[in-house]
Amino acid sequence: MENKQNLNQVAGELRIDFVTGSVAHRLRFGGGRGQDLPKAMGLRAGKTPMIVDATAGLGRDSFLLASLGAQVTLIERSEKMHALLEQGMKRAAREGGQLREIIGRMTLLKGDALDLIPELAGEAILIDPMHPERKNSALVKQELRQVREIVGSDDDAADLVRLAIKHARKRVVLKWPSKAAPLEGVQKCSHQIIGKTTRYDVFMIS
Ligand SMILES: C[S@@+](CC[C@H](N)C(=O)[O-])C[C@H]1O[C@@H](n2cnc3c(N)ncnc32)[C@H](O)[C@@H]1O
Repeated sequence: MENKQNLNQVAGELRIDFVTGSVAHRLRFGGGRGQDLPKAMGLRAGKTPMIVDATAGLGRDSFLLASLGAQVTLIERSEKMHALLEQGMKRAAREGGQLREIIGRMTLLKGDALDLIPELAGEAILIDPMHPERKNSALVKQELRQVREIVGSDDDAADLVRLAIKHARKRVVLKWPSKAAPLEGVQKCSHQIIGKTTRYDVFMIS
């Protein structure tokens, strides 16, 4: 939950940066559509679905998908995260060139995906709620810890997956830790793409 004290302590440090660092590195040297996330979302040669990222957070997943040509609508309900993301996107767009083009494919909405998903009729919906807590010292994990300080835990994640399955046109993808049990209260997925630390539970809409 948004906690004023934590916001002041943490928000000053957390900065969303698409221009330098790991996101920019992945843009230059990443594995294209063969990576687990684009594969899970249904990007392949000649096919680029319209994507709704229901849990925008740091915008990394959306940025990757937009860098591969997808139009992405991002939804973020935390005021603070939304503001940080908006600033990060503006800074990246100001760089011009490829960064401006990628950001141009990203549309950021403020609100709860539980309210917005029914209106959006997304072709492929990505859901990456805050994961169960783990101890890990890597930089990315540190940023996610900062996000947790701001947003708390996403206890309504199962509601969001169920709602997305009702409204998606083609597929819903839940990003979840590889070894974690399936999200309780959600139907069995159609298939999984399992990486070292992260897996994608894919729910195909028939
Ligand atoms: C783990 S982070 C997502 C990280 C993101 N995939 C990335 O690549 O940076 C989860 C984010 O989703 C947001 N969120 C969770 N449930 C939401 C909902 N129902 N509507 C909008 N935002 C939501 C949280 O506020 C948090 O910022």
